[in-house]
Amino acid sequence: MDSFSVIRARAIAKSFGDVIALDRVDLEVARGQIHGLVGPNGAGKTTLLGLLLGLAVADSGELDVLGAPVGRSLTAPEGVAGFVDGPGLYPSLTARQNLAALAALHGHGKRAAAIDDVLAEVGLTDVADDRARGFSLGMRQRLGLAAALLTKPRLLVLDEPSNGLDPAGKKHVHGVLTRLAAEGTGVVLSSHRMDDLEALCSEVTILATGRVVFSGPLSQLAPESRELDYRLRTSDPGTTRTTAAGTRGIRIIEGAAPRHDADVLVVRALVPALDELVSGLVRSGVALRELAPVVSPLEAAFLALTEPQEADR
Ligand SMILES: Nc1ncnc2c1ncn2[C@@H]1O[C@H](COP(=O)(O)OP(=O)(O)OP(=O)(O)O)[C@@H](O)[C@H]1O
Repeated sequence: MDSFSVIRARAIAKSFGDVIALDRVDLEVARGQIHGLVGPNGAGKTTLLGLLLGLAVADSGELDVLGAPVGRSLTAPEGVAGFVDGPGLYPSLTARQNLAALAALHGHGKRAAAIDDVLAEVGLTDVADDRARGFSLGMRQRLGLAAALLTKPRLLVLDEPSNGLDPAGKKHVHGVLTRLAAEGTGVVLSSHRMDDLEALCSEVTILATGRVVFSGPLSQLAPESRELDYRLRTSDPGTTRTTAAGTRGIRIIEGAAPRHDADVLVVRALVPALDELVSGLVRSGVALRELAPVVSPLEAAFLALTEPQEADR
């Protein structure tokens, strides 16, 4: 195992009765990497994260976490923290009491200052003495993250940590994850939010019906390698349409532009054809006011790689 890997999974399989949740899944996550898991509902993300946390064991395959093989006992490997299906909290205790209780439960007798620090880091200082019962989903997610931080994990595993977060909460959580990664902690998180994954992750694994359909750096999903749909707004929609129709490699996608916005044209193209179109527009004296992908490269790859598999079901 690469000494910089915090997770090395080879051919991991897991079934629930007739349902194959994971089908020979490989996953490699380096120290200091934030790795995103993405896939349609039921793709196997939570199942995989659960194996990393010791909540279940694989039927077959090899799984090394933090350099040691994961055995068949249902315990989180030392140095691993996180949660799936929301953090386990005591509703009748305050945020601060929850952290003290969880720290004691895990054998981490913690100073009050450490608890104050993690509460501040996730932005819950103001509600530290409120009962968790009244917490929103986003506040519970942040408290769960604070609990994980107390254990100073070398691998953090989070199932949809952005669920329910408002913009301030998201900023706190992104800040915490970025800091941990910079200090060498490996982070694996699942999300349905492509913008979050693009903001945070250097690598992603796309799962569809239990299989890995892509794993690698986000840069490999860059528009250079696949056609994307682009919104194009210019000073002269008529000339733009004619120029686009006459540019090789450009396909106009009819009906894709917002109905209320007649100035927008949606075209499908690879980057070189798009460059050609823009040069042609400039030569014709047409001003470019907006040019952006309709969906991000990650979302486009997600749709392209997972939709056929979904249809096969
Ligand atoms: N405890 C279980 N018992 C039976 N089937 C299960 C169990 N856990 C997961 N499954 C099934 O395994 C498959 C993968 O589920 P999983 O929860 O891992 O997907 P997911 O990618 O996390 O989905 P979502 O995005 O909806 O959270 C699904 O078909 C699910 O119904």
